[in-house]
Amino acid sequence: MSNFYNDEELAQLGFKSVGRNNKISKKTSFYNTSRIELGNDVRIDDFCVISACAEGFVKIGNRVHIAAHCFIEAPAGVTLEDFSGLAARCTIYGGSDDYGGEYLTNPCVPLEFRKCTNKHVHIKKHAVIGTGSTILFGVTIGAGSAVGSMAFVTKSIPDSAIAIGIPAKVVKKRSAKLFELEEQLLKKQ
Ligand SMILES: CC(=O)SCCNC(=O)CCNC(=O)[C@H](O)C(C)(C)COP(=O)(O)OP(=O)(O)OC[C@H]1O[C@@H](n2cnc3c(N)ncnc32)[C@H](O)[C@@H]1OP(=O)(O)O
Repeated sequence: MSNFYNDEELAQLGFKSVGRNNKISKKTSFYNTSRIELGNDVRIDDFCVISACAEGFVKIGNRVHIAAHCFIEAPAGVTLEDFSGLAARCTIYGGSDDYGGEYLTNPCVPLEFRKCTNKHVHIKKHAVIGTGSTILFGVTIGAGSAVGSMAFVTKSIPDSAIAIGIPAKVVKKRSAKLFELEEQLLKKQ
């Protein structure tokens, strides 16, 4: 028996929209599928949690790979554009409590005692996030950029850059050849 849903099973999960030729692990947990969109040729591996919590949404484009053990929390939306990818154990926190001590934290206390900030996270085309990285609310990872493994990304990263570290900083440019390769691939389809 396959670990991936077939088209019929995927259709029954109630996604807002779902494309074709996807490989979605049955061991991934989705919350609020009516606000989750999946493109074509998407692969999502085992033990991911993808949550369109609060009023949020998750929009996953074409040829996006989300490796094992990733967590996406999207109270204000998370967009993963075409050809983007999360390596294993990446986390996207589209929202967070205030950790300063002026408020209570965590979902087990009423909202009036918390100060939550929720902002859209945007992973643009061809951006790739290295294993074990965390991306915070409000961050955009520019088109064609890479984030090195184990980074903590608190601010947006421009297009075609490589960023590493805690907090993540741009260290060099990333080649834009991958945009040419995309054109070649799309011509072949
Ligand atoms: C679908 C899949 O691919 S699954 C596999 C997932 N793959 C990953 O997560 C790998 C992500 N890649 C990385 O993190 C890489 O190290 C990159 C892209 C950030 C940099 O790669 P390169 O350009 O080859 O850099 P290089 O290895 O020469 O390192 C340059 C310097 O940055 C340091 N460095 C490299 N990566 C990191 C990192 N993630 N965090 C902190 N420092 C780093 C190196 O130690 C080196 O430091 P030095 O100059 O003081 O010696």
